[in-house]
Amino acid sequence: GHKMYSYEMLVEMSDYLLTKTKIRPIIGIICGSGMGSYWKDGSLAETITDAEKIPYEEIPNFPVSTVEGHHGRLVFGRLGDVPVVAMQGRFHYYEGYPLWKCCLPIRVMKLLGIKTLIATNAAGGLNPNYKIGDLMIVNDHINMMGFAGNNPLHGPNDERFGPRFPPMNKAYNYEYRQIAKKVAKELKLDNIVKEGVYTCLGGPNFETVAELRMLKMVGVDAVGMSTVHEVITARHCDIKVFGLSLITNECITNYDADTEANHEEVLDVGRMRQELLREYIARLVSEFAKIERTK
Ligand SMILES: Nc1nc2ncn(CCNC(CO)CO)c2c(=O)[nH]1
Repeated sequence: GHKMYSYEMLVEMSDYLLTKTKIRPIIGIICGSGMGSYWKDGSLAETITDAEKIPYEEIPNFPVSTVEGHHGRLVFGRLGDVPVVAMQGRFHYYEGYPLWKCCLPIRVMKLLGIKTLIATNAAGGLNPNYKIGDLMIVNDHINMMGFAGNNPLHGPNDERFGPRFPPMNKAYNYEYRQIAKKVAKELKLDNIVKEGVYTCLGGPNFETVAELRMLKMVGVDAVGMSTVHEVITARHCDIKVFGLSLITNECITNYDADTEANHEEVLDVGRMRQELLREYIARLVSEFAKIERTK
């Protein structure tokens, strides 16, 4: 595939977008399954007002989504009075994109001026206390793909984005997580809102029982195929991060389970929770923008 894009190529994309919309977003939202990446009507991305939708294929050199149901477009507009940009459809490593290409939209959103990234995803619940339909506030991640050296920052570093060796011990903003728990209580969601550790596997296959047992032993609460590399890229260029997983199935950790993980149930749970997610995320956008304005 194409060698890594230069800073100038990313500026070309953000400049193109700045001519196509008058919105100057301060918060970027990555919509996972259930957030409008699949079901469009009624999803969060569809509740953005003054919406200007720009399909990925219209943006010079931007990647295009290939996952069944992921409609690829950037949605610029407002949530409440907050200018935002939402990614309807994200890029996954299993589609064949290198991680730097999956994360390219994060750098473009940085160049558009976002200060905060809300990354949502669907994930398998590994923590036995999690139920299908729960939301997990991500308080940390384990970069399983990075353990093998597969990292979006692999290769030459461009200091214009960030440092060669970025720290990751404060990747998931503490203040945002406190706000998210407060809002969960206010919305009477605290019985389904959890907090835990997320990990990303390359996919596209779901995990084996032995793999899930290993991940459970090392402290993983939810398993997915995204988000970790996007968060690393966001932290590298000093974007504040909030991560949220929708638990769409219970990880199968024994051999006599009569079910198998499947994509359909992921989409179905996403559909079931999109109204709640829409309300919750809209509140978080408003609260996060409020505290950032005080800085
Ligand atoms: N056990 C398990 N359950 C899950 N539910 C959603 N995802 C996130 C991956 N989603 C894929 C396939 O649905 C589409 O991006 C996962 C996962 O990776 N593992």
